[in-house]
Amino acid sequence: MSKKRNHALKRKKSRVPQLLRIAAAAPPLSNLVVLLCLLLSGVAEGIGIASLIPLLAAAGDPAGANQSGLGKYVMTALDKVGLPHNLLILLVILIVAMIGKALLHMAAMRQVSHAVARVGTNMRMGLITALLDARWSFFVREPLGRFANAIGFDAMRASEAYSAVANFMAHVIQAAIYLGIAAAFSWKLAGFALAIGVVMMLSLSRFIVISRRNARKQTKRTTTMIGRLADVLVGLKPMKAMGRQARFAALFAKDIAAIHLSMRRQLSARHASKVLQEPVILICIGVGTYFAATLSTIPLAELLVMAVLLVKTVMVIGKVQEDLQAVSVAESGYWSIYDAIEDAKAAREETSVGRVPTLKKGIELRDVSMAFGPKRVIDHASLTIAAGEVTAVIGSSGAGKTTMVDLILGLHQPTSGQILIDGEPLSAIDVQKWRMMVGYVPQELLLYHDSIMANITLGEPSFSRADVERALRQAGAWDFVSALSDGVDHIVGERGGLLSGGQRQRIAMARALIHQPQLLILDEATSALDPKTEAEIVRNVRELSDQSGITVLSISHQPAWMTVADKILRIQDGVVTGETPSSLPKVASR
Ligand SMILES: Nc1ncnc2c1ncn2[C@@H]1O[C@H](COP(=O)(O)OP(=O)(O)OP(=O)(O)O)[C@@H](O)[C@H]1O
Repeated sequence: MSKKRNHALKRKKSRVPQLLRIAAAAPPLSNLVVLLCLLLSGVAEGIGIASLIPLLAAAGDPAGANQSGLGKYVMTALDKVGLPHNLLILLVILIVAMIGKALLHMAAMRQVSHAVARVGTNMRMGLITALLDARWSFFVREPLGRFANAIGFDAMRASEAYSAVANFMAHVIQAAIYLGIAAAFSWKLAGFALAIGVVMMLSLSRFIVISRRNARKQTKRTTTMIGRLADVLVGLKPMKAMGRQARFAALFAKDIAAIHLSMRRQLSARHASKVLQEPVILICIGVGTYFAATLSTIPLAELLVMAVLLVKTVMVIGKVQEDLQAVSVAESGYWSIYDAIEDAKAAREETSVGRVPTLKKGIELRDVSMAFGPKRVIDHASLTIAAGEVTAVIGSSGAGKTTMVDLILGLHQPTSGQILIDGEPLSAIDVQKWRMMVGYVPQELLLYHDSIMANITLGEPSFSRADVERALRQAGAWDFVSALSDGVDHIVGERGGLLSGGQRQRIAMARALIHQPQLLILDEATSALDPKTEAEIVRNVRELSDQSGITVLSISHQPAWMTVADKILRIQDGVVTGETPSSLPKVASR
């Protein structure tokens, strides 16, 4: 069963605590303060309304002021604190309670605003941290658009979902307090208000289901579309060059039409629920008032108070229903980013444990096999890469060269066998520290839309401009960079698009050299260079190895590398064999 289906099923089984789980996205203390403020503001409002009832009753029927249940409570309370029974005192209590309620409500909503912003921020940070700590194999499987969408759109909707849940909590508390006041006035009134609320919520619950279903569809479709868009834009050049971009326009049109439909249905359900709420409430109140007025002998002033209480109570229950509707729209965004974080956390790799590595003797693969599913890529390979030497790796396309490098870096785990660094199993050393000793130029290199300087230092402030110049010289890039009007501050464009392929390779090489690594791994790192520039870089790297003892592992078919290598590893059908450079034709001299 797929992971996403699993998440959905688990959630389906536990629908009730879902609101609580969304509420738990904010820190517990913040939720506690919000609840406390809301409770106090509810109590203040209760006191205000309680004082309003005898006030209204006294205005309409001075004799009946003390007759209703609640009126009696108020009068008893006034007696207890030694206050006289008069209209002015009741008015003062009403004003103080209402101002207190407003202030407490504002304090609660201020906390809610902070918490709403914090939910989005925490989820964004949580996702970024989980992603950066995840195993490499996780990224190979997952469409990256999922995370781009989660960090932008879904995080925003997660905040909205929390906000809707906070409003839901506020209105539930308010509704409970109104019902309590109504019950103190007359239990029949409270029962009637509750009945109207239940009728309304049941009759409109279908719209919540429609909203939730369409919001989920919209989230899913948006994620697919953003993933597709990222892929298309990255590889747009060949598509445009071949005039084949129109097919993608049709695919996007389909995604956009599906999103449009989901949005339309969500909005219609939301509006229908809102619009139908009013007639349902008014019809119920009308019917109730008709029977109360015709069948009972309740005095008009009391009837007026009951009507005010009833309308207020039912209106708040209506707001609870609206909040549930809002949660149903926003929660798919919340769950989408929540699942992305959980999936990335499940793929977490423990890197900073184990012994501190050294690279004085070399790297050894001892009877290592590696398979992707049923496909075996490395087959019982045993080999050594001596420290301080230049080792070239050759083999046909798809033979497993990059996989072997990934194993050495701990990016993949071998199916069987051991990888040893200076005799220590890779599984027992601190992989993070091991990787920090490595300079790596991948086959599919990527420059960021930033300056040459930033692309080389990757934002690490401890590197000086002199360090950058040294790395650029070693990578054979200093001549062209120093000739640029803005030198190392030159912006390289999207994915380095303002530079040539060979220039990009040299910037990537400088990035790998700036931290003076002990192991330099080059995966077809000079494939885009002309023979002269390539020969210059190969010579630089060889000199670097001779002078500083750096170990070099270069995957390359270029003769320039093979002729400077101390050792050549050939991979064929998963089998690795070692060769000496002298067994290969010499093209360039060392
Ligand atoms: N993450 C993966 N999941 C499944 N199969 C994979 C994965 N990575 C690589 N492979 C497969 O493993 C085989 C070896 O791939 P690898 O990238 O190591 O080859 P290579 O020798 O570096 O090829 P090239 O010279 O073309 O870059 C290929 O058949 C490839 O399809």
